[in-house]
Amino acid sequence: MTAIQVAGLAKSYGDFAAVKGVSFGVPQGEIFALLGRNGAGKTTTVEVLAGFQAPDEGTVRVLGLDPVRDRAEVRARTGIMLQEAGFFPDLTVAQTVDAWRDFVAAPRPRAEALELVGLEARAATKVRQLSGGERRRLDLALATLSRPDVLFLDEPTTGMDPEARQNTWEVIRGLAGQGTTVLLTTHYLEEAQRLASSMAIMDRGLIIASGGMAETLAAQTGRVAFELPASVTPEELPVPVATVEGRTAVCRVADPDLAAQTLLSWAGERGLRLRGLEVRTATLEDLFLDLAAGEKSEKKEVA
Ligand SMILES: Nc1ncnc2c1ncn2[C@@H]1O[C@H](COP(=O)(O)OP(=O)(O)OP(=O)(O)O)[C@@H](O)[C@H]1O
Repeated sequence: MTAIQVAGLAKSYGDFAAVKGVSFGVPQGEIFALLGRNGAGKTTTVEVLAGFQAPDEGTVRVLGLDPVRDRAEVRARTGIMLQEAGFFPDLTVAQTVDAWRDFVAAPRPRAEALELVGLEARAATKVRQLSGGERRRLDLALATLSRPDVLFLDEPTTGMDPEARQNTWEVIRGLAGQGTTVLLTTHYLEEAQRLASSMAIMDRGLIIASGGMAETLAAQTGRVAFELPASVTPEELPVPVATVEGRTAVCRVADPDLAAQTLLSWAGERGLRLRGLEVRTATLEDLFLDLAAGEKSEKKEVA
């Protein structure tokens, strides 16, 4: 079943078109990452999906329901974590969870909610004394209090230390494993790459790249980097060099392992060493940088 369906969504604020015709779908139990630079339209899309804003154009369905028309049912079956949480700073963590539990039918027990996000030891701490990352974790506990079928997470790990981030990824994976559909926005590309099975990249209100994570990355070129030996010019190498920064040569190739083997045999035959050799398959960051570079060269062509 498709848990989230967006077709031709457009949304403006006055004259400003924040989302200009966006379409995507997320099957039940999958994690989908909505990516893009600041102001791309990600939060606006999430807010329309959550029923906080009505679309100007297009249709949006969550669990087959219309988030505006069927607001109550969509609210009951979804959890949402926005960028800014509206906490009461003088309540403790436990009091905050208890207050929230009053609004939710069949909520998780408080202890379970806090354990899920690793905040048991902070139960008696006032919200104002929590770190930024701890607040995000409390927010995640509240968003998942109703054991929602669909979870919207707008930059869920901002401010978290690496360990808290890893733990949060585990929580999100665990929820998806139990059938929760997750739509996540993030500026951490590694987070998206590790968590999401599919993604869309937005730019100025439009989707400029989308697809399955594994397939998209497999179609991208990998990277082989090394220190160019002093006696060698890039033209002499057996693999085309994309860039040379200082003495570091970078090759962008479909098969980075094969390119590295070719380079090593070539160097071995000449008694050369390729210092600092790094070989890696494509990352989402490469895709982002390629899209940004493509945009720059398009601008140059237009200019
Ligand atoms: N209430 C509003 N009134 C006017 N403009 C708005 C409003 N909310 C958002 N915008 C504008 O719409 C555009 C898209 O904003 P949105 O918050 O959806 O982007 P985003 O991709 O979530 O960005 P970020 O990564 O910074 O969170 C931005 O240019 C923003 O300034």
